[in-house]
Amino acid sequence: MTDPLELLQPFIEQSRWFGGKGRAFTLTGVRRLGEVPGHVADGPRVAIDLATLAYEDGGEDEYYQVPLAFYPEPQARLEHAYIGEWADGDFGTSHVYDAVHDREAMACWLRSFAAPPEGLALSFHRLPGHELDVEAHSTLFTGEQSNSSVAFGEDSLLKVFRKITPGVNPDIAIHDVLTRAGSEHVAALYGWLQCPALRQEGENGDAVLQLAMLQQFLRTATDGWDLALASVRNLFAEADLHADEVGGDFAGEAARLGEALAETHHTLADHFPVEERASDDLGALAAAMNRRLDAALDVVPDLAAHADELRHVYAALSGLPGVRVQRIHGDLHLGQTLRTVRGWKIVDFEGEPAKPLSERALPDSPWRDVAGMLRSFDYAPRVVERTWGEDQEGAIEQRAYRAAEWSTRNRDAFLAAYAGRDLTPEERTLLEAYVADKAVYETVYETRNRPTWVGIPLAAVARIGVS
Ligand SMILES: Nc1ncnc2c1ncn2[C@@H]1O[C@H](COP(=O)(O)OP(=O)(O)O)[C@@H](O)[C@H]1O
Ligand SMILES: O=P(O)(O)O[C@H]1O[C@H](CO)[C@@H](O[C@H]2O[C@H](CO)[C@@H](O)[C@H](O)[C@H]2O)[C@H](O)[C@H]1O
Repeated sequence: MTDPLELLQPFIEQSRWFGGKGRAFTLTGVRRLGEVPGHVADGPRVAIDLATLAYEDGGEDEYYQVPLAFYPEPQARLEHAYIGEWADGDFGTSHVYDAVHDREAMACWLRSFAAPPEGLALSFHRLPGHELDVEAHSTLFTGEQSNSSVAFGEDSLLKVFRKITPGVNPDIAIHDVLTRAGSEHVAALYGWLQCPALRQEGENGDAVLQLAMLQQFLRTATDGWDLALASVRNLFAEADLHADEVGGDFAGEAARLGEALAETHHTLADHFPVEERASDDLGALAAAMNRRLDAALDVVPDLAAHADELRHVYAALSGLPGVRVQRIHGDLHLGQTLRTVRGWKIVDFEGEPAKPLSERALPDSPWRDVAGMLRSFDYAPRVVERTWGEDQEGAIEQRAYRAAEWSTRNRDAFLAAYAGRDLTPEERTLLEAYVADKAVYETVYETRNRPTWVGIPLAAVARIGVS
């Protein structure tokens, strides 16, 4: 029998959703947030614990959610999700499993959403308009995710947030507003789970922990990133044809994606505050971009060769008359888009994972999202290019040429459809700065997460100011 702290430390460390990889930490506490009701005979007791992580590098403590399934006997079918055996104050000595892998445990969650119990610490909230299929079996999504997503048949999808920050979760807040507004470009929100945040005496701050979001399962969805890669491969396979001549041309989809983003921005502007920022604020924006570059230079020394050019692009912001800011997506790229038979949907409104929650909800320029998409249209062909395999020198040059052609064609189609007109010189200056800022962010992201890909954003940084 082991202490939960000792059991959960390696479990968290090894989980793919753990965002602090590479940083040494100690688990300093595990707090029971509540029991998920709906226990049935022979089924597990299901509870949600919150683990507190203290980092040795002195960074702020972080909280991670661990939904657990407690069984009196070992469960062979759940061996892959076994955490350990512990003496639990509420459930007695139990064999404990990661609940998101367990159909029996997730059925308790679903039943709780279908008929939200009252008076418990865990409160299940629902939006009207959709009756849940409580018979649907759960399946855990695999893949590189920072949260855990569980599909209930083809009816609903539960996103269990892993890293928990006290306060309103932007993904829930934005889905709530866009769903109630009837937006066609998000999966409808069905509900969410929250509980009160325990506050120390004298401590201020938001008094809620938002733990999970239940939404429409997009049955017919294909990932926008996968579609883009397929289109590039199509082009590369047809060495003699141009991007507009091959069957898998993506420009029509890129344009529809531009329209979907424009409509989403309009709906967000209608329902969240919009502010006009004066010229002075653009100086502050340039300063923030310069600070991000300073920090990036410590992580990616190769950026130094391009620092002057980048600072020049940011300095141009100070000459602009002002900027309109509003609620935006904040971390938009092709991997956050899904093509369904009913058009494009945008997912994951959590914002940039590296930013504190309080910053992510601040109004920002919609051009930041546009810049994110433009960067993604650059990434897709470069990723295919680097994985296409060994070949003759001439063919490699040909592919580099085609990669640039694909990228330009789709960026232009997306931008034209987004704006519906030519951009003003001021808008171009703003967009160029956001694109540069995003590419700098990506050099850090790739260095930390996929070092062999860092050449993609570095090459983009090197092109800045050249064209
Ligand atoms: N409503 C949905 N229906 C079907 N699949 C979805 C839905 N929302 C997201 N997905 C899929 O789940 C993946 C992860 O979702 P996302 O919200 O980006 O999670 P994370 O924050 O963990 O990265 C997406 O790339 C997408 O393929
Ligand atoms: O999806 P997340 O919110 O976790 O975003 C992070 O990871 C993304 C990679 O999955 C990263 O996106 C970068 O790589 C994409 C290709 O994999 C590319 O399409 C994007 O343009 C590029 O920025 C994102 O930056 C990061 O925040």
